[in-house]
Amino acid sequence: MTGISDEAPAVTDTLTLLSPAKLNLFLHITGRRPDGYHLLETVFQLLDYGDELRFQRRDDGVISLSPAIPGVAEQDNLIWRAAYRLREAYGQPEMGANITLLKRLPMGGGLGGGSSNAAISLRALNQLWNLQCSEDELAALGLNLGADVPVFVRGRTAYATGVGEILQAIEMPRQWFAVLTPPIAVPTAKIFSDLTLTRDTHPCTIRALADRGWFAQTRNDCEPVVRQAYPAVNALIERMQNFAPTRMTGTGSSVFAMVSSKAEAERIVRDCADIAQGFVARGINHLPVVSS
Ligand SMILES: C[C@@](CO)(OP(=O)(O)O)[C@H](O)COP(=O)(O)OP(=O)(O)OC[C@H]1O[C@@H](n2ccc(N)nc2=O)[C@H](O)[C@@H]1O
Ligand SMILES: Nc1ncnc2c1ncn2[C@@H]1O[C@H](COP(=O)(O)OP(=O)(O)O)[C@@H](O)[C@H]1O
Repeated sequence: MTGISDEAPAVTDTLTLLSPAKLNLFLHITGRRPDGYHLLETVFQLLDYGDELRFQRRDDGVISLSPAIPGVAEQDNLIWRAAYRLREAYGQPEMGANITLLKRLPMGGGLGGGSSNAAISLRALNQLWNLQCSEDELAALGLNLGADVPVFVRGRTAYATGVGEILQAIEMPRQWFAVLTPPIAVPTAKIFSDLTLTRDTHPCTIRALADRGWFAQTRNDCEPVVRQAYPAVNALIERMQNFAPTRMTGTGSSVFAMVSSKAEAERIVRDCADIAQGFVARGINHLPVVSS
């Protein structure tokens, strides 16, 4: 599975792309908007692991998606919604596609799989339908689908503020990660409405992240709330901390440990297999460009 910049023919009607996971390397809640949404400060770290999406152009206006995701109606699937929004805003009724999804990422685990699927669909169909939308146009369309969509549209590991939509690309060291998900889902809304959630963390600024000690100077403000409410997450963090610096991503339930080799990451995944499912991934700073 690769980007297509090197190997695609000049005119293509099929694309197979990685739809990567993200980690929130830290998550500071710095305030609230008047509408109640929380203001964040985070680094979205893109990973070299994720779902796979295959797009085949068709010219009869049909957009088909398979296989269906159990529990997600087609019209709620972010891939389908992204495709329709894009065609509605910039396309023609005869534009269509067969889209195939190989789902590897757990859903609702804070790994951004749905948002990533939406963004990769916008990027791919923009090309297959030859719409020539700018990255800004796709990111704006994506933001309407979810706060985490724009970072995947831009395809760069990024420092983010606002609700995650104000992005500044950042180059992080290409760290290895063990990423583990316990068999529970954490509803984002429940965590953001918790009365004990810290909502006034001082932003650390992008410059502080160049410091080698950035991990110790940052945190995930949602982590104490989730650990308190979900013993499975708490137990997983306690186990992983024995091996390496460990933190929850997003509002959970997934947890990552940061290590310097693939072998160390594999060992952590193995040693936690009785309480969580996991994978090994390496950080990437940018996705391959989608261009023909
Ligand atoms: C906090 C992050 C970090 O990546 O969590 P994960 O979803 O990845 O775990 C995301 O920005 C999540 O963004 P998004 O995916 O759009 O959130 P949703 O599930 O739509 O949010 C559900 C509810 O949580 C609250 N919410 C969400 C995001 C935010 N910045 N402030 C909020 O107060 C709102 O009440 C919202 O209606
Ligand atoms: N293509 C998709 N992949 C994953 N989830 C999707 C998709 N379309 C809609 N969803 C919905 O979005 C929710 C959030 O999924 P996801 O982005 O994977 O998790 P998170 O926001 O916790 O990182 C899922 O629980 C599911 O109901």
